[in-house]
Amino acid sequence: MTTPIVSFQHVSKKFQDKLVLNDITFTIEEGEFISILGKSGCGKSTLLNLIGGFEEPSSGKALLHNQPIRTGRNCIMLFQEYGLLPWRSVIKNVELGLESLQLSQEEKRERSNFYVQLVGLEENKYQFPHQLSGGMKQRVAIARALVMQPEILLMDEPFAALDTFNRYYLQDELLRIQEREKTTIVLVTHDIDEAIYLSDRIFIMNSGPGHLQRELDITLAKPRDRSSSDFQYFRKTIFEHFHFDHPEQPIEYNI
Ligand SMILES: Nc1ncnc2c1ncn2[C@@H]1O[C@H](COP(=O)(O)OP(=O)(O)OP(=O)(O)O)[C@@H](O)[C@H]1O
Repeated sequence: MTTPIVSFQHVSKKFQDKLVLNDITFTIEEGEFISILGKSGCGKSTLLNLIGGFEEPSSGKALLHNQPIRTGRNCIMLFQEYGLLPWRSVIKNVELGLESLQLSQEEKRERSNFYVQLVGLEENKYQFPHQLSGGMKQRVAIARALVMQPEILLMDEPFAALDTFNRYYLQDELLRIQEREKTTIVLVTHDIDEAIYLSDRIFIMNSGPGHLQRELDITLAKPRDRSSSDFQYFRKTIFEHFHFDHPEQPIEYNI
């Protein structure tokens, strides 16, 4: 077993007096694809922020390579809103993060070109965000994150605003890119199929306060067939966990 890249040991998080995450313990191995599933408000984004070092634990240890997590280029967060600068072309948006690095102009352009090509936007590199579809904008955002060569890519519902076809297409792109770049990815999603399709492991969270209820190993080989019985098995397992197929409704008796 290799040393985990991320290790959380009994991490809790409070905002003011409100306990939002309680006693979270897990490890993430290098190159793993982890998805976090859970109902709205159970603390998924807060957990992602702790992994990225954008928040600090109130108690417990949050470690990256065995050291307390700090913000930096190790982790990059990608959101549903693409966060592109409208006055900059695709290539200039991708170059953005490199501006603070000690690289020659040539190196910056070369690296940006590589990632623009990797996400399939070679022909659009001089276009501006308003000329792109939602899927293309998200690909620019992915290229802009990858150009920094982060160790961990944190994604907070990155495909939620896209239509089904674009979402499927980008999910495949992401798998292809991850296989090439070996980036560790942690994804927050509400989409159960997306989590099963992409992940090596799924963390299932429950609320009151937020905690890790279960870890699910998705042992199927990638790329996965969404219609296979194995895939359906994992769907059913998760659906049952959230009681989607047998809603528990309180019954009131008036006597
Ligand atoms: N900076 C903050 N200050 C105070 N409370 C916060 C802060 N950030 C999050 N919270 C609270 O923590 C809880 C968990 O929020 P979080 O955004 O992590 O949940 P989530 O599972 O990602 O929700 P959603 O799926 O709706 O995005 C919520 O009750 C939220 O109001």
